[in-house]
Amino acid sequence: MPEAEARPRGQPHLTAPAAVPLVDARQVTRAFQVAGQTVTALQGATLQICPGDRVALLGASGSGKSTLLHLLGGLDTPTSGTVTWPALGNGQDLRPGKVAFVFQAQSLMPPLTALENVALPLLLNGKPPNEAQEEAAFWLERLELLPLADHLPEELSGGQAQRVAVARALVTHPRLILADEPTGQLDSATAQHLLDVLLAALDPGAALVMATHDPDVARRLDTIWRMQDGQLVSVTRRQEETS
Ligand SMILES: Nc1ncnc2c1ncn2[C@@H]1O[C@H](COP(=O)(O)OP(=O)(O)OP(=O)(O)O)[C@@H](O)[C@H]1O
Repeated sequence: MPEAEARPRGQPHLTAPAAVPLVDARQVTRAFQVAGQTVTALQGATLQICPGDRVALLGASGSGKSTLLHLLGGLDTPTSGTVTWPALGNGQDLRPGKVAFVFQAQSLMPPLTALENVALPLLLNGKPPNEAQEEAAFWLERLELLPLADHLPEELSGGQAQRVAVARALVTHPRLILADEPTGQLDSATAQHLLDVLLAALDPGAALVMATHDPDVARRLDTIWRMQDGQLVSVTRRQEETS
């Protein structure tokens, strides 16, 4: 792809490798037709996500955060512009396994236990059931959920269910996690705990982009993207903000 070829190709061994972006979005616009009207949810967004990035995506309700996350994860396609995944292999093999989503609302499969929910992505990737269950148990333990392994989603609190959703996202060792207000329905202590366990469990080379309305959550991440009326209006790294 031209976008990928335009990026640095990496350095010889023993020198710092150039950061090949996980995602390279250029002039991305997404418009929807609603009752004969065009709603431009996202307009002309250009950005990159690199390994290790920890991004908070801020903006008022309706500013385009979910639309952007869906495009960055390949769940949706732009009306114009391009989204490519230079470090992830573009095309068919983008998912599953390399990109994972955590959604705001309850997204666990109701008839499956916490353990079965976490094992599901591995089973879908073709892993034998006993190995999938072992790895799922490892991640439940990591997120302090092992005692709840046999619980159904309806038997979990909101915070516990979100931690199971995080375990399900991490179980495939994704390179990119896109989280759409995962703490939106949690009280602030529970939200901070979810973030604690997510940041501790995240592979240092993986990237996280988290839409949030919570300034205390945003403060814990390195980069702030601000959206307003469908436009990415600023990108601030924490050092720049505090310097
Ligand atoms: N599938 C769709 N069909 C029509 N309009 C849509 C669709 N998805 C999003 N929109 C519109 O695009 C705009 C941006 O929506 P989006 O959900 O991306 O915002 P958001 O910042 O994530 O909001 P929130 O914080 O409330 O989740 C809104 O005006 C919304 O109504």
